[in-house]
Amino acid sequence: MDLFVINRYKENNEKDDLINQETLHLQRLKQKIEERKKTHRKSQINNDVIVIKNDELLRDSGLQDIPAENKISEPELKSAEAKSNNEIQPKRKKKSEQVSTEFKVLGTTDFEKKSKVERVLPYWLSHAYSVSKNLQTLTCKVENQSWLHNTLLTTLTSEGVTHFFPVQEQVIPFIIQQHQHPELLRPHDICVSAPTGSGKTLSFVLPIIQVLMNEIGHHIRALVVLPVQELAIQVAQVFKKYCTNTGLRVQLLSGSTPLQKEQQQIMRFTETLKWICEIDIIVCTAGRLVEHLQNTEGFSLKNLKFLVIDEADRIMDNIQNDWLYHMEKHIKMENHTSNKVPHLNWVGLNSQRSSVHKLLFSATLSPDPELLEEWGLFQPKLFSAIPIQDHPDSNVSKKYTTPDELQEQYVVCSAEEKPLIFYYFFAELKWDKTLCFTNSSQSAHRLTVLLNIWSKGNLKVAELSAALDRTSRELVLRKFKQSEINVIICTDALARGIDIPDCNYVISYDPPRNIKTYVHRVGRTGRAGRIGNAVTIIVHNQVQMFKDILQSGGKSDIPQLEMQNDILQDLMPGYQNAIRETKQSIDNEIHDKVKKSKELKRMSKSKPRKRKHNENKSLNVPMEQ
Ligand SMILES: Nc1ncnc2c1ncn2[C@@H]1O[C@H](COP(=O)(O)OP(=O)(O)OP(=O)(O)O)[C@@H](O)[C@H]1O
Repeated sequence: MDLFVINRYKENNEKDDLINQETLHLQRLKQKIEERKKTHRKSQINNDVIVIKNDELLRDSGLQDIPAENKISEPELKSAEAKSNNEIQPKRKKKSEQVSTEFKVLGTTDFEKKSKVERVLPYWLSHAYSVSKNLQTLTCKVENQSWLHNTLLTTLTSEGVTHFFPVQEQVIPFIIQQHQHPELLRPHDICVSAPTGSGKTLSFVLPIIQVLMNEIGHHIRALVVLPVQELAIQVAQVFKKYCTNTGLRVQLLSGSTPLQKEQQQIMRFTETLKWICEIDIIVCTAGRLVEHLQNTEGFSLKNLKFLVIDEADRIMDNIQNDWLYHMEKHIKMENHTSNKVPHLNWVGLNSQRSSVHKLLFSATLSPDPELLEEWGLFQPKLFSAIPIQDHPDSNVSKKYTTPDELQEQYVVCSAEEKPLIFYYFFAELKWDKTLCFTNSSQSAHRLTVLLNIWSKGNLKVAELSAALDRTSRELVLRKFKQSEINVIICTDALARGIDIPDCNYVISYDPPRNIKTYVHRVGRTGRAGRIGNAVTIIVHNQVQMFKDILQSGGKSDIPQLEMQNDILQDLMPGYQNAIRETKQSIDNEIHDKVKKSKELKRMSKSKPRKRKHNENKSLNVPMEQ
């Protein structure tokens, strides 16, 4: 009985305890809900709802451990939750709004592993027409090309061109063929990436002449844009040579002549036709082109058929790189004003479209889709000497190639040994016809003076830099071609495109700053299938930098030229004398310059400037007609 009583008492007692416990938990639960509501109100910035799950609450409150029959009933909990939710409800957002705020539940593990994105080139870049680099076994005889116009064949033969180089063999017929299609079929634009000295110039000169010589008109029909004056002069000369007996007229617009004179050379005013252009092919620098677009009355590119951009990668880096924008704007504006009411017929559509055939050339043209995008090419085709398919994983945009005939080396020394090694090439190894690159005009000048003094006039050394005017630069190049000068010391102004036949050696006295400069520098020798040698002189702490530069272009290591110390020691006394004299000579030059400028200043102060009789009138003189 005792036991029964005790049991009953215990049971009641336990039940009471449980009920108390339940109430306590319910209170805690409500308190928790209240607390959460408060914190929620505080963090109303995002108006997000804190949804508290029953199970979570139960777990939190410890009610899960209570036997099932003693748990708080589900409806009771629901009503408590509903009560709390009712107050929160107005702030609840629609599902779509919740998504837009991108509510992120912290602590969840729904992170997905991002799949690796493969570099995929557009089809035309990954499937280039392969161009051979082999200039030793030429198979494409010029006289066997039935498509070639007789006039061009005659000029080629007189120039001693018997075989086409690989790039010419592929590109020339392709361009000509594109212009044999019916008018409405727009030709494929092309990009050509072939080594230095592989004959890219004739690859666009010949097809342009052949296509244009069949048409007659007073319009600019081909525009060739180059980055620097020297290159423009060189390309204009090639055009002029091959335009012999074709009736086509070529004009160079490069800033080498005053703008007004150039305007008179290209435009003519007639009563009936107003402004007409006397020229078919314009070869120009980007900067001068913009000047003509903005200042030359009647200068029109409406009938442009070919747009050639040589050294295309360089021209986009150019300071005048918005020339393309100006040119396209000009063409668009002209089309717009001349066709105010476009007709919806064959002729109307044909006159509306801009079908300028774009041809891009360079030895370092990166197959980089983003860069090439800027040219707005139409269904382009790539001709490349770089085997792109062989390197699907590699960063092909950084790969450049040099001619097979070019032997590249580098020599490592201390800064003091640099001039000794440099002199050693001429004095001991008897190198002739050498181009030497430095990184500044001052350094080019100092080296020229040093070498002339040191060799006591036996070596004919000349400098070629931006410090010289155009006539002096042309004279130096002419003398070098005629072997009256053995060594030209220059800056990178001459690194690109300049074709100096018979240049046997290239020395980089200062290492190049990047891979493109390297490729173009060394490419001044080993041209057109001839053997060439290039040496880069680097001091000890530049070795890694130089290797990195080579690697960035996908070039394998080049051999190192070992120098014997005793040979350099023998040259030391001569060098020490020469450097003293050089210093003296440069000091004298500076002294003379300062004296001259002082005299000029004094003269300008003492003499009041005479005003020309017709000076005022000469301002804003209309162009001679
Ligand atoms: N088919 C050919 N046969 C013989 N010589 C040629 C032929 N084609 C071009 N040449 C000569 O090869 C030299 C190099 O040609 P070109 O200047 O066109 O090279 P390039 O590829 O434009 O070089 P770069 O990239 O340095 O500008 C020139 O002297 C040119 O006269």
